[in-house]
Amino acid sequence: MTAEKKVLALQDVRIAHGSRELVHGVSFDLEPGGVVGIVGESGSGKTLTCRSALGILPPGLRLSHGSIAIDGQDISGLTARQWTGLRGSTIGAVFQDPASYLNPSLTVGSQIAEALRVKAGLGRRAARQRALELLAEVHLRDPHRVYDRYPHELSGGMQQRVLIAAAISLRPKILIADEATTALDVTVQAEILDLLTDLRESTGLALVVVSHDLAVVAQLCEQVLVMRDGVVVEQGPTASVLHDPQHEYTRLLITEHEQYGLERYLDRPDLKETAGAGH
Ligand SMILES: Nc1ncnc2c1ncn2[C@@H]1O[C@H](COP(=O)(O)OP(=O)(O)OP(=O)(O)O)[C@@H](O)[C@H]1O
Repeated sequence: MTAEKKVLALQDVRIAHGSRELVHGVSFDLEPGGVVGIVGESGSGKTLTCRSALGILPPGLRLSHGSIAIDGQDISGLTARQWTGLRGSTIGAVFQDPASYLNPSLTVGSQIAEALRVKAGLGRRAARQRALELLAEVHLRDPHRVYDRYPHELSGGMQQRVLIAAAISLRPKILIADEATTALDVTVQAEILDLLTDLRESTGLALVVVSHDLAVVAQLCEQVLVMRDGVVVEQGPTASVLHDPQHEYTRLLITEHEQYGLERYLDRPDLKETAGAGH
């Protein structure tokens, strides 16, 4: 695969707070329509890694080493204005706790439409029409009704669908889902994961799926990185990592999650075949 074909490439990314390094070297590539998962316990560096790729590291933190390229463009030296152009149009993200990303005093449809007017320069009618299409695209039934709802009138799962609609509104090539289903109950979580898979298949969206839950990552991802204390302890095709974990911490994660149904994914025939082919 040539460099031009990669929509996201992280090469030995290190993130530091002053002289203290918090993330100790993360590398992965993502092709159009690809899915990579980052799994690990709280504080392992998953979110900082994502934030570095979104150009939103917290104040005082910096990319201290390595490189990040988004759609072939090295991010070092990007101005704030260039970042604003890139976010949304090329790379988007959704996070845990969707309600906190919505304005409580505006209807959800008007919030998507307003973003389209500002960022895509659409007129009022076109923005409304496009927002309705996006609500339908994230499988919200009766988009006209949902459009006029305020955030508190929607369930957590619906709010997250609205945020996914907003995140894909400018047709980005990459979507980062950072614990995007964590606060949702299991059924809704599965529906949102299905939606992400649908979007990936229908639009070629590439996904970075971040979760502390190995089952979430196993369901969606072709490649997985297992992180602990800012270190990638294991990385490879999901099938190999699940079936033949090399690191003790990965084995611990698998054992912990067996009770939550990870065996469903371990039993997936396609994963077995891929794992077998690798040996
Ligand atoms: N703004 C900050 N200033 C200093 N240290 C930080 C900051 N943000 C995160 N860290 C530290 O960096 C490390 C990695 O944090 P990060 O948020 O990336 O972990 P995570 O794996 O995403 O965990 P969680 O799932 O809890 O968000 C942690 O040790 C954390 O305390």
